[in-house]
Amino acid sequence: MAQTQLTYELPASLESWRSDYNALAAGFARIAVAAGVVVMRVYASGAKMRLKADSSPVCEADELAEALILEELRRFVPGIPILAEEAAARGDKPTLDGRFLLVDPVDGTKEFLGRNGEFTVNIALVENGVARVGAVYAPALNKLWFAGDNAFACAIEPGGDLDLVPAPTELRTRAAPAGGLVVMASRSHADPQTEEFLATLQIAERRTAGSSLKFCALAEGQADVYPRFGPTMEWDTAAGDAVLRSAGGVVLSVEGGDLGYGKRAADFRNGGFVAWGRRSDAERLSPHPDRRPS
Ligand SMILES: Nc1ncnc2c1ncn2[C@@H]1O[C@H](COP(=O)(O)O)[C@@H](OP(=O)(O)O)[C@H]1O
Ligand SMILES: [Mg+2]
Repeated sequence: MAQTQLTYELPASLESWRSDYNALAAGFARIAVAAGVVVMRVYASGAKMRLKADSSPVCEADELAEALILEELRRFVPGIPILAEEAAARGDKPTLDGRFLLVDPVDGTKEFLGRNGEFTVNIALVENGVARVGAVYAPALNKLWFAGDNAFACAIEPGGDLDLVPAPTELRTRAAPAGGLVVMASRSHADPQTEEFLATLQIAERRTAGSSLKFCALAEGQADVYPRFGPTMEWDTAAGDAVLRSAGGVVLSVEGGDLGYGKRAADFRNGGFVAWGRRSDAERLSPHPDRRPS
């Protein structure tokens, strides 16, 4: 349950960026930061794990944090259908229309259980298949990213008040440096297709990170490309996708089009994708000319 009444206004320091999407992003950010308290309480007490039907790990933190997030989202944006990871695991997948919410209460459960801090709370709004608004919060790292029309990041502790953050930084991706790309890759899930893809690029450095933090590194202009050919679910990527796109990046399916959200026939599984800091770099550097963005 929420400890304090949350407000959903833009922080005063972002007043000049007032837009409906930025205000939604600030609301999602506040909910994610509140959920961070629950997640960190379980983290501190030593999480108990069990395996879900698909053999992926889940612990008490996922379920408690999701309950808080769903309650707050229903208050904040009533009537918008919500597809959330743990509810979906129980078979609760509501009818979705053009506008819906995606929630992953703890993305990077392996990192959570491995106690390396690289896990995130993720909340996103999808409109017509596009991740339009998102908040990603890493409670063990005290770091928040949120985006609507613009993308922002700030340091904030679990349960912290967004209004007390002096001024969140506005994010902008960088153009790929001439000396080679910085690549983000999953810490826990490697696959041969990713290696094949990377072999076609001039790489200066390769970094690994758990969860949606990889999208955030691109959004901050600290890295250039994040290829992912192994499986992910829509709730793993939507918030990070929104942050990256609002900062100037793109997430492209392996065919070169949008990743697309609301893929019920695929049980909300994503196909392979490549996230880039800049569309112009995707166009210039994508190894398959027939799969370059149209
Ligand atoms: N075999 C598989 N099937 C479906 N999703 C998988 C998977 N292996 C990894 N993932 C997804 O990858 C996410 C972790 O990403 P990363 O490797 O970048 O940290 C997991 O999120 P959860 O930790 O929320 O379950 C999970 O959804
Ligand atoms: Mg996840």
